[in-house]
Amino acid sequence: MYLDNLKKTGDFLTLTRNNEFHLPASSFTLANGTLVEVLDTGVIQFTPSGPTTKDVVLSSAIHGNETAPIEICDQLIQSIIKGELVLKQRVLFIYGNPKSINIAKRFVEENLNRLFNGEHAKGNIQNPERVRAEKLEQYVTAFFSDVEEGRYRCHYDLHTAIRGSKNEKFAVYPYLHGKPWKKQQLQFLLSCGVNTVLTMRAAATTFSYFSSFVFGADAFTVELGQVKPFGENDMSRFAQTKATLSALISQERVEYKQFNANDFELFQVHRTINRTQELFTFPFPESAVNFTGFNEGELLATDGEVEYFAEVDGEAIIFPNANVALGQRALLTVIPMEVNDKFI
Ligand SMILES: O=C(O)CCC(=O)N[C@@H](CCC(=O)O)C(=O)O
Ligand SMILES: [Zn+2]
Repeated sequence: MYLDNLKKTGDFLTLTRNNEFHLPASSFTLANGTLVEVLDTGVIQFTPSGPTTKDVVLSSAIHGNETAPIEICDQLIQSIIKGELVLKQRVLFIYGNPKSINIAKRFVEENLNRLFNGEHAKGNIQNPERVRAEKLEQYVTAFFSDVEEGRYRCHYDLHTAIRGSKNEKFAVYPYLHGKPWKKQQLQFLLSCGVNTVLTMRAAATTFSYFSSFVFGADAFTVELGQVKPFGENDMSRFAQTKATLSALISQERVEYKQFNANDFELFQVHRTINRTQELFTFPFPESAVNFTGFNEGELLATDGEVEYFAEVDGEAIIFPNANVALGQRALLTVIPMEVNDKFI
């Protein structure tokens, strides 16, 4: 049975990588009273013995080649199992796509982060990512629902970006359907070393949107830097993030710095450009980084016969990817945004 080794090493990542699609559920209790429940491969839940007020989901490897967040979560999980980090809050850790970690690719057959909010069930398509998206929705649903109503919920879905970025770390605030954005969440992100936030203007099929929309969780996609293979991440660049996540789960209450709008660079999505044709190109090189701004009238992308030009000065590119599946987002553009009365 795998538990003996897990109890000794805390190495849930290797266990996950050795079981790409399934791991029988099992559980044990740490000397400090925390209940450890392995729910599946890549899915491990921790419940402290004492009272808790927060239900925290920390996911990584929704894209398998985004290794820095995987290493952060690996370190946190090992510290918890070894009894070095004592929890005060319920936590669910998720390694999203174990097989894609092993093949060091963004996904195996289909982008997992386009399959949430029920998208996995649409069409007559079967593949490992669709199966996994459905299961991950079920684990998150159970995690948030198996406790009394009214508790605090959050979900940080940790990623790294394919391209370099002018603003190395940034977060995507899913569309809130008119609900206010939270300054306290910006303070949390700032404490993680993330001072740049993009606000989305439409529903999505991402994991963070699912938790935000369905469970009212404070949920974000958090981009922590650029994709690198295991062993090539400078973990000192993630020290603030790791320390802030540790505090979130190991303290009853965390105080963040007082809100100051000048600490942040906020952007709102200006538009989403989807790839609809085989021939889809960008006029800029692979080396063009996220947040590169364009002047009004400059070419941003060509989709078959259709050319997209910048509509306003400073329209900046995010996540340009000409290789996405047809119908999917190939580019987001953003423009600066001020803190206003929609922030509470
Ligand atoms: O760098 C890229 O092109 C993609 C990095 C990444 O995986 N980003 C997420 C953002 C999800 C969101 O919009 O909240 C994704 O594309 O899935
Ligand atoms: Zn990603």
